[in-house]
Amino acid sequence: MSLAGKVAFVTGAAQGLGKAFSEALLKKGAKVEAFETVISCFGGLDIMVNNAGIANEHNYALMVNINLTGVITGTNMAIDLMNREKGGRGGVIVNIASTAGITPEAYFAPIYTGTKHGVVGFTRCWSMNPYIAKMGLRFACLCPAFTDTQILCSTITDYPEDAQKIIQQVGINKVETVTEGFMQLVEDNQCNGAVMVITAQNGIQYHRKPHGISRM
Ligand SMILES: NC(=O)C1=CN([C@@H]2O[C@H](COP(=O)(O)OP(=O)(O)OC[C@H]3O[C@@H](n4cnc5c(N)ncnc54)[C@H](O)[C@@H]3O)[C@@H](O)[C@H]2O)C=CC1
Ligand SMILES: CC/C=C\C[C@H](O)/C=C/C=C\C=C\C=C\C(=O)[C@@H](O)C/C=C\CCC(=O)O
Repeated sequence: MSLAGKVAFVTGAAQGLGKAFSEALLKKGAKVEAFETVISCFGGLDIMVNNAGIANEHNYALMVNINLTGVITGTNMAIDLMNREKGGRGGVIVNIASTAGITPEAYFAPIYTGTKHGVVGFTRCWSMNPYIAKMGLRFACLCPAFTDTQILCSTITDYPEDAQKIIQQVGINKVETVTEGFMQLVEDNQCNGAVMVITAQNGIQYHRKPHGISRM
C-alpha cells in the first residue's frame, strides 16, 4: 500500500509505540487524524491502529476494557467507516497485542496475558472471514515482546524481581524495530491474517497459523 494521502487513526498515540507508529506513518505521507475528523475533513479512513493499552493487574476491569473491549470497539468503528460495500475505501486494521498474546511467559500478569490472547484471537478470526475481501479490508496483529516504553518501566516497578528475571532472558526490543515491523504490516497488501512477533533475540518474525481450515 502506498501511504501518500492515506488517512490513519492510531489510538494511544500520545507516547510510546503509538507515537512512534504515527510519526512513521506521517513520514510516508499519511495523515494521522482524530476519529471525529476523519470523515468530516478527509472523507474516510484507510488505516486503523488499535494500539492503546495498559498493564494493571489490580484494576482488571479497566484493563480488560482498554486492552480488549477497546480493540473490539475500535475495530467495529473502523469496519463501518472503511467497508467498501457501505461507501468506504477499504484498508487495513492493525491491532497491537504482545508476545503475551501468544506465550504465557509473563506469569505475574495473567489478566494482561488474557487480554492480549483475546486480541490475537479476535484479529485472526476477522482475517478468516470470507466477506472481508468484498469489504476491501485486511487485518493484522503485532506482537512485540518487552519494548522500551513507559508500560515496561511501570511493570518493572510493580514486579521488580519477576519482570527483571524474564527480561534478562529475552532482552528488550527497541521502539525502532517494532515500528519497522508495524510499517511492514501496514504497507504489505498481501499480509491479511499476519501475526507478527518481534523479539530482541530474533527480530521480526511471523507466527505460524494455528491448525484449522484455510480460507485465505
Ligand atoms: N512496551 C512493551 O513492552 C509492549 C507494549 N505492547 C502494547 O503496545 C501498546 C502501546 O503501549 P506502549 O507504547 O508500549 O506503552 P505506553 O504506556 O507508553 O503507551 C500506552 C498508550 O496508551 C494510551 N492509553 C492508555 N489508556 C487509554 C485509554 N483509555 N484511552 C486512550 N488511550 C489510552 C496512553 O495514553 C499511551 O499513549 C499497548 O497496547 C501495549 O500493551 C505490546 C508488547 C510489548
Ligand atoms: C505486563 C506488561 C509488560 C510489558 C508489556 C508486554 O506486552 C509484555 C510482555 C510479556 C511477555 C514477554 C515475553 C517475551 C518472550 C520472548 O521474547 C521469547 O520467549 C519469545 C516469545 C514468543 C515467541 C512466540 C513464537 O513465535 O512462538
